[in-house]
Amino acid sequence: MSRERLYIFDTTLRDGAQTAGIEFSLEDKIAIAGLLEELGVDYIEGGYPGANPVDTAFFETRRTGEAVFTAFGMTRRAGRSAANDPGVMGLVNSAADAACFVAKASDYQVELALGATTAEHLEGIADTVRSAVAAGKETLIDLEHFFDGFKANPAYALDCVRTALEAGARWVVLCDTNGGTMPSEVREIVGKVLAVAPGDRLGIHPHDDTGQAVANALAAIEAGVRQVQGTLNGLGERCGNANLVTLIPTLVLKPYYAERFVTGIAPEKLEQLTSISRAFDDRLNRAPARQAPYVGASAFATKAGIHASALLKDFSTYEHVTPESVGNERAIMVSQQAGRSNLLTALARHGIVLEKDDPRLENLLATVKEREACGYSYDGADASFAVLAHRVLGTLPSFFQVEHYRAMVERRHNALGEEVSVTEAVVKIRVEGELLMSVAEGNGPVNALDLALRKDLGIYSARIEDLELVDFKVRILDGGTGAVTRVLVESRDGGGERWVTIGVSPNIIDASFEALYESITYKLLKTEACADSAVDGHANRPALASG
Ligand SMILES: CC(=O)SCCNC(=O)CCNC(=O)[C@H](O)C(C)(C)COP(=O)(O)OP(=O)(O)OC[C@H]1O[C@@H](n2cnc3c(N)ncnc32)[C@H](O)[C@@H]1OP(=O)(O)O
Ligand SMILES: CC(=O)C(=O)O
Repeated sequence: MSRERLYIFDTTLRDGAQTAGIEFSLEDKIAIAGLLEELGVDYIEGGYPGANPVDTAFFETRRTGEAVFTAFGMTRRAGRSAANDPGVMGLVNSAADAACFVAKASDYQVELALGATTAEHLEGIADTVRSAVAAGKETLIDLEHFFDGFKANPAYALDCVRTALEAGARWVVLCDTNGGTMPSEVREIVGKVLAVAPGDRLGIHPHDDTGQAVANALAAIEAGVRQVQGTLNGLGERCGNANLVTLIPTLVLKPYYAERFVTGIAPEKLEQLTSISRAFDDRLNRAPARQAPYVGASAFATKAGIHASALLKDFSTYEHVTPESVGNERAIMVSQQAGRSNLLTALARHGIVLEKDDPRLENLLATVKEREACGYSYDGADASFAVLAHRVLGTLPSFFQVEHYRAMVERRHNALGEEVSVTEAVVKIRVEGELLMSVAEGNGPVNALDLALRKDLGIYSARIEDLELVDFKVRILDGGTGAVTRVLVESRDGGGERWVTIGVSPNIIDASFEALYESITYKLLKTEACADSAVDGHANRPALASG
């Protein structure tokens, strides 16, 4: 079967910029365009030249990548010619390869929002498209409110499509602007549009207000459109746009689509999808969504013992595609839902190989389940699981013992009468029989304890020099100030490895100290020459064995 070309149009830098709480700087735009070029989308809509200084500056630079660099704007304003409309001319004279103009396909919206007649608006569409085409721009028309407009007045909505195409638009994009259209309606309405326009000149721009933007994009493709618009990680106005990070692998990997269509994105490119999606979140300074389809940390993770047992026999028992195909990783986790299969996999990840009938496995499983019942959660704290496993298996070296620690917070007036907060911590540890005491000030008790604990580890100090804390999360379990506190600490080292440790206690400082202690212990385990294979080696319980 010969495959039809599907074009991927990215609007992260335009509709994505309309997301509440998101403001792109010029540097952000340049970096995000780089990610999109790496992925291989066909069109990059960079923003609206003339609407704000960042977008104007962005369009002063011509992008050299393969994607069609597209400027967004609106059709000429009522009462002016396109040539006399600075907005239209801003796009026409920009460094963009293509110009995408928004127009309204709903007669009600034209009359109400634009204060124009439907005939004037059709003339505006035609005039604008002709000006851009004459200037050599590939021209697109985004028909706002297309589906709602079509339901109310199909003849006018179709007139807009016809007018844009006859004026020379390369693409007419059907927008589900309010995001309320159902996939069955999209399929039916696109079918009717095909009577006046060929599918290879039609696009779809769905919004996610009913959680169906991707489903609507697929419905439109199945019905006949050949351009699909969306954004990285589903950014966009209100609930967002169609998530290209979900849509692209579906189009490339799922046989129904892969047999019928070809996109500009080769299957090998998808192996970068997870890292591109996460690099984008990094730039937005937000945590990646764990449950994101294909690329989330949980997308190929399983906690359930029954699933883990089957997965280890054949991964396809619980995976719809392989994690490698989208650059993600499989994770078989340890928790209250786990069985021995989960444990064996998690242990192997830390270089510990046991037989399934090893009696120590039952003991470790029971310990994990008991501790999870008290508030620990090992599926998000794999480094603490490694420390616990070594402890229960009797293979944890006795690096250092904590004899005592104290944290003090004082709020007082200084000599100038100003209110100041002073935080200090003292940690006393024993390393190879030698007592070491460290004192540190911090911007809070946990910071002070962290600094004091790491200040002097005697013979181990050099091994933790590159250890850095990057995140600290506190969760109160069961509510109230007397409740149990769970602390998660994320650390990283010079090699770029990141790990999470956990502490649980009714006292937030104790919980934090436990998580800090485990982070250092994990780092020492990592750097312990024979720790990874020493399941049967020397073993002492650490002094701060908790729980
Ligand atoms: C569905 C979508 O996502 S469309 C994209 C929406 N994105 C944005 O609006 C972000 C960028 N926008 C902006 O920065 C500003 O709105 C600007 C610079 C474009 C315009 O700002 P202003 O001139 O102050 O106008 P304002 O934003 O208040 O109103 C929009 C104007 O455009 C007119 N307009 C809206 N759509 C169209 C259209 N398709 N064709 C012609 N005129 C239009 C409106 O009638 C209104 O005109 P009025 O000022 O005479 O009432
Ligand atoms: C054009 C656009 O972003 C919309 O109609 O949603």
